[in-house]
Amino acid sequence: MAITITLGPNGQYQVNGDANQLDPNLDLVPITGATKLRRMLNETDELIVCPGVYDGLSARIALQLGFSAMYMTGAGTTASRLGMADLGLAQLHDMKTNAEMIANLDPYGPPLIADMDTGYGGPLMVAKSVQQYIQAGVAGFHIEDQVLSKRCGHLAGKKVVNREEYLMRIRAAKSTINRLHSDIVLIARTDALQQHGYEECIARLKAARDLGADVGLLEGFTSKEQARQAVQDLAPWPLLLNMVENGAGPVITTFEAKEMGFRINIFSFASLAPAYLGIKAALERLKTDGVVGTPEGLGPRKLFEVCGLSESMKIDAEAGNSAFVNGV
Ligand SMILES: C[C@](O)(C(=O)O)[C@H](CC(=O)O)C(=O)O
Repeated sequence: MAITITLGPNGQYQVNGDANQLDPNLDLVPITGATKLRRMLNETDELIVCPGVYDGLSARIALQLGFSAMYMTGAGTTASRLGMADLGLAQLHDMKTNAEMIANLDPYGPPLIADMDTGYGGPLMVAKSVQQYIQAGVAGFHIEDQVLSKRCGHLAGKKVVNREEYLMRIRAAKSTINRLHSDIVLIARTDALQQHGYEECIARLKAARDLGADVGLLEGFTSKEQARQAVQDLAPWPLLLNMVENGAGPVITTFEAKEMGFRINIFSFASLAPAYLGIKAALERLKTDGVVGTPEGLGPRKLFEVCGLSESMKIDAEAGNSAFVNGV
């Protein structure tokens, strides 16, 4: 009998397409987020939509809503962990620990793409960063050509390193991936548009692609035409679109991004901006009315439920403990 092994839901293999016919003696190994993301890229033509998440709660909400992938924003990580602006202040440790926590809330759930900024140093630091992201369970990362004291890609006054230095970062990342036999998806990002123009961006991305980068990211498109052109100029190489509403470029919806031919669409500020608005409105109300005004039904239990309360109680009971037999 021919045996077909396909990827089933929850990242588990299915044999002959039917999870119920699995041989119970077969040792099933769930696949990593990296392999899952790579397969989504290589074996489908879907647009992989990744809401930007920056902490455990925002990631839990994305998981609850069933997104097929997530994006850990560096800007959001810097804002939430350091309380600082996206100006190159978050270091490898801040980024890796945040990514590791988020990627492991559901290790066989949606793959996590994480921001790796500049790689945090020279080739040795890039190698260390890539190794740590792999070990953290990150499925894909983007690495860029801004100078080390970088800034958000949607601010003015960006500076990039020369092409050779950028390619050194890509080479260091790629050889680490190869050395560790990892499926992690390498996304080459360029921020050269402001300083050097569109043609230089395409040249940098083509060179990164030729060194083995899996996906390209041209940061800060100034028009929809330019975004569409980039997809065409680099086809069939997959491109990622970073959609920052009220950022440097036009608003492009997921429907338009798909039609243009992008393969991954991250929304860096998808959680951070609403969190700011929601928290600010609530705290203003506390100041003026003496109460936060949380809507009925939104108590601790409801919020903890988003954060895996039932699952935790089940794990505890299965271990034979009775801490939650009477509920919480
Ligand atoms: C994608 C990005 O690197 C991020 O940290 O989310 C930022 C987003 C932002 O600050 O607007 C970037 O585009 O540089």
